[in-house]
Amino acid sequence: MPISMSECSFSYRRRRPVLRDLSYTLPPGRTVLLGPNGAGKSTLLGLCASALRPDSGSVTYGDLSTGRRRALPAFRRRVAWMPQQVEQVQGLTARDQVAYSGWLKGMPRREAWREALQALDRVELADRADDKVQELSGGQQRRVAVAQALVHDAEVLLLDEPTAGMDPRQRQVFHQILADLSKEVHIALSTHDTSDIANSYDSVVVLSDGQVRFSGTVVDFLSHASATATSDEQRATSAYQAFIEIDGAISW
Ligand SMILES: Nc1ncnc2c1ncn2[C@@H]1O[C@H](COP(=O)(O)OP(=O)(O)OP(=O)(O)O)[C@@H](O)[C@H]1O
Repeated sequence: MPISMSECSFSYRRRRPVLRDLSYTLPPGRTVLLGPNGAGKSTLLGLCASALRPDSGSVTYGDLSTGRRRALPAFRRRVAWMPQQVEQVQGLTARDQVAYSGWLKGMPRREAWREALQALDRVELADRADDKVQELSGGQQRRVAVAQALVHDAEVLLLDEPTAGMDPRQRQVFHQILADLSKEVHIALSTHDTSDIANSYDSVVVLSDGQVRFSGTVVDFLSHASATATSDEQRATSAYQAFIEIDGAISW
């Protein structure tokens, strides 16, 4: 995935910097971003999505830089972002909602309406297109949000804790959808859930205190697990612990 951060620093309202001089390129395929609360995962995704502007340094996708105002519309068409909190307009159907997102991204109204159904189909919600978003389950609403991000045919999809609050069945459905989507788009997502790592991603990034502590393939990541960890979930938790030291406890 050619989204690169070069010597990026960022702080919220002149507070202590969350990221300091971070140079990092997101890997291609499906990447999971792990880290304790406050590690900077949402901030990193927000910068990669051009929703936040670095105080110094640059974020680029190919030859498009988020620092150049004129490049932003093209950047945002290629790089889609689903924030942690998705604001949905009360009373709209799922299709209205997705079409509205397409229109906000500059799609002509008719095209947005047509593509909205396609995007809902990609997240397996075409049959709920005419239902009000508020009538869908939490997990289904998150899938509508993914369809909103996808409607303009992005090349990269950045998802901030998309599986938060989903039950195991919903998570399984969601991971299958991501597996299908990843044939066409690069995906980076943040989560606190390590249970599906072995089978659901290609690469792992561990962030702590604004620093990348690990970046590599899932196989490489799991090789850092202790020998006593046997199940995939235990191995992922153990490997994660190897990179995060918080008085011996995992903060998530
Ligand atoms: N809007 C904001 N204003 C001020 N500080 C913020 C804001 N958003 C995040 N922060 C601070 O920036 C730091 C990194 O937060 P961020 O949300 O990027 O972490 P995270 O790894 O995504 O955490 P979580 O897993 O809890 O979602 C934290 O110290 C947080 O308090």
